Amino acid sequence: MKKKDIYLDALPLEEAKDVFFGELERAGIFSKKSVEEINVSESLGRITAEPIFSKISSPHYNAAAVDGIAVLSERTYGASETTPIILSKGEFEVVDTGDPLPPNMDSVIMMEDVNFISDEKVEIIFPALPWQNVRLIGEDVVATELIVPENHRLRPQDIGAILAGGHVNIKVYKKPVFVIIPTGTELVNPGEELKPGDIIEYNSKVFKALLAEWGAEALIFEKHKDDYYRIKEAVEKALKIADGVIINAGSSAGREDFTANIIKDLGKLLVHGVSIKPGKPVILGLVENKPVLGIPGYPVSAFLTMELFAKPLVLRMQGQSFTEREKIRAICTRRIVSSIGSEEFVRVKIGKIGDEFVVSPLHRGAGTITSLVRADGILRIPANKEGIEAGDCVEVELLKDKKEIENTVVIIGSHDVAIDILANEVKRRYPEINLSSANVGSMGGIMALKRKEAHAAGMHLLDVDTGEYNIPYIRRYLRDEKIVLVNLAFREQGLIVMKGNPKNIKGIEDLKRKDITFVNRQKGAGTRLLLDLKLKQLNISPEKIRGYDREEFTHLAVAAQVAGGTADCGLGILSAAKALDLDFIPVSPERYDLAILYEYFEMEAVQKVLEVLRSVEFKEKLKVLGGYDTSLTGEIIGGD
Ligand SMILES: Nc1nc2c(c(=O)[nH]1)N[C@H]1C(S)=C(S)[C@@H](COP(=O)(O)OP(=O)(O)OC[C@H]3O[C@@H](n4cnc5c(N)ncnc54)[C@H](O)[C@@H]3O)O[C@H]1N2
Ligand code: MOO
Repeated sequence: MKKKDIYLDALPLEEAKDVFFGELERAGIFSKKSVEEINVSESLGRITAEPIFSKISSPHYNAAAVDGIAVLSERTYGASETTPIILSKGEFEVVDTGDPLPPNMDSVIMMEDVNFISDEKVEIIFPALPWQNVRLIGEDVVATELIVPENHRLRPQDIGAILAGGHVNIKVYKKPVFVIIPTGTELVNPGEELKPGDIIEYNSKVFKALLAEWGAEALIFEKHKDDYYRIKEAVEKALKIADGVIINAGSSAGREDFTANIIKDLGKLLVHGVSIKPGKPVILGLVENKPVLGIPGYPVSAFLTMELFAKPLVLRMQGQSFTEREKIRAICTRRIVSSIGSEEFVRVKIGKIGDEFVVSPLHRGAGTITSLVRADGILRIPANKEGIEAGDCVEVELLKDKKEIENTVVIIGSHDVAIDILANEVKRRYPEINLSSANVGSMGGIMALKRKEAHAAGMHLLDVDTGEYNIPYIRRYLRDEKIVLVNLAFREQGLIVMKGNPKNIKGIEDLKRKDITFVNRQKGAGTRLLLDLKLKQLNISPEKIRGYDREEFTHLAVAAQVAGGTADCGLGILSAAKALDLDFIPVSPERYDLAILYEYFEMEAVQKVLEVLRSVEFKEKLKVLGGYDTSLTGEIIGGD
C-alpha cells in the first residue's frame, strides 16, 4: 500500500473557485465544446450549437383560420340586414379551419354568420374585410427568421417551433460526460444485507441525478475499496472516456484517504481543503486537461460541494451561466453558533408566520441526508462570524418555491408520530398545502407561540396540582395570546423496554432498581413532567434512578437507546416502541393537544389541516398505529 502525505489547506471558498476555474479556463476546458446532430423531438433540455433559422414559412400557404365560406371581400361590400347580398356557387367556397384559401379569394366568413339558402346560394348580412379570418403565409414564422439563438437550452415550445420551421435534425452541444467513482471498503449496494460497519452506497446516485439536472451525463463505476492502486487505475480508465471525473470519499486525512495523492501523482492537485463547513476536505485537480474532483464522503458535504464546484463547472462546460437561487430575508428563531474561520452552510426550515419569514436550523451533522430533504433553505454564516443570535434578520437561499413555503402550516413543540401521519394526510388530500413540524418539546412549543414562530404548538403538559393538561400552562405562559386548543388524540405513555422484557420491568417503581439504566427526556418535555409526577406519587427521588440525567429529545430517540442496548428502558409512546420492535409497559394515558394562535385559526391552510384532523381516514390511521384514543380528536377543548 502506498504511503500518503497528509496536508489540508483552508482556502476561502471564492479563492478556491478562482484557482480551480482559472486553471480550467487556461486549459481551454470551456472553449472546446463538441457538437452532435440529434433529432429535434429528442432535444429537450439540450443546448443549441448554432442559431436555428426557419427553413420555411409557417403557415406556408394562406389558410382559413375558422370554419366558414371563403369569399372575395369586394363582393360583400354593402351587405346589411336590410340589404343582404346573395352569393352564388363560384362566388363562395365552403372551407374548414386550416384549409388553403382558394385562388381569387381573400377572406373567410364564419359559418355562424352565413345563411344557407341552398347548396348553391348563401345570404350574408355583413361585409367581409380583406384577409379577415385568414392566417397569412408566415404569420407564425417567416423563412430565414431566427427561431432560437445559439447557446439556448431547448424547451418544449422550442421543439414545436423548430419542427414548424422545417427542421428534422439540429446541432447541439454534446453533453459533458462524467465518471463517478464511489470509494470506501465499507460501502454496500442498495438492497444488500447490512452488517455493522456497512454503509449503503447512495452518493453516486445523488451525483448522477444532480448531473442530469445540470445537463451532463454520468457513468457510475463499480465502487472501489480503499486501495491506492485500484482507485488510481479506475481514474485512468475514467479519463479515457469522460470529460471529467468525480471521486467520492477518501478526501480527508484518514489512513485510507488516497484521492488527493492520486490526483497529485497523475496530474495537478489544485486545491485540497476549503474553509467551508460542511465540505472542508474537497479536492480539485486537473489531470490530462480534464477536471478531477474529490468530493467528501459525508452525504451533506458531498451534496454541497457538488453544488458549489461541480454545478458551475458542468454549466460552464455547456456555455451556460450560473443563476443564483432566490433569496429571502427572515428572522432566525434560535441562536446558531459557528466557528470562526469557516463559512458555514446551515440547512434551515422556513415558515411564514403572519407577514414574517422565520427560520430554524435543522440537524447540522454532515451525515444527515434527511436534513437536506427537510430543508427549505440554506443559511450561510460567513467565516468571520461566530454565529447568529435568535431574533437576528438573516438572508436565506431558498431550496423550494416561495409559494410552497407560504402555504405551510408550522407546528412547533412536542413531537408525536401522529403529527407525521397528519402531515402525510394533509399532503395527500391537499397537495398545495404542507405541514412542517419541529421538535422542541411542549414548553419549547409554548415559547415558540409566544415569539410568533409557529402557527400552532403540539403539547402534552400535565399540571401536577390540578391534573389538568395544557390549559394551566397556556394560562400561565401565554396570557397575552388568544389560543384555540384542539385535541390531537389521547395516547398511551409507557415504559419502552427491550423485546421480551429481559429485566422484567413492571412499572415506574422498578426504575429505582440498581440493575436498571433509564434514559430520560429533556427538561420541558411533557413526558418528563409525567415521569416527575409519577415519581412524586410513588415517593421516588430522581437521584435514585440511574440515567435520570441522560436526555433525549424524541420518543424515537429514547426507543433507539433501548434498542441499541445503552438503556434498559425509557418513558415514551407505544408507536415509538413498535417502530423499533420493542416491548411496552403502559403507565398512563395522556392528552396531546394542538394550541393554535387564534390570529391564524381562520387561515385557509390551518382550516384544511383541521378538516383532515377530523377525518375518518386520519383517525383510522392512528388506530392502526396503536396506542391512541381518538374520541376527542379534532374537537376544540378550549380557547381564550
Ligand atoms: N482527522 C480528520 N478526520 C476527518 C477530517 C479531517 O480534516 N481530519 N475531515 C472530516 C470531514 S469534514 C469530512 S467531510 C470527512 C470526509 O471524509 P472522506 O471524504 O474521507 O470520506 P470517508 O471518510 O470515506 O466517508 C465519510 C462518511 O461518508 C460515508 N460515505 C462515503 N461514501 C459514501 C457513499 N458513496 N454513499 C453514502 N455514504 C458514503 C462514509 O461511509 C462515512 O460515513 O472526514 C472527516 N474526518
Ligand atoms: O466538511 Mo465535513 O464535510 O464538515 O463534515
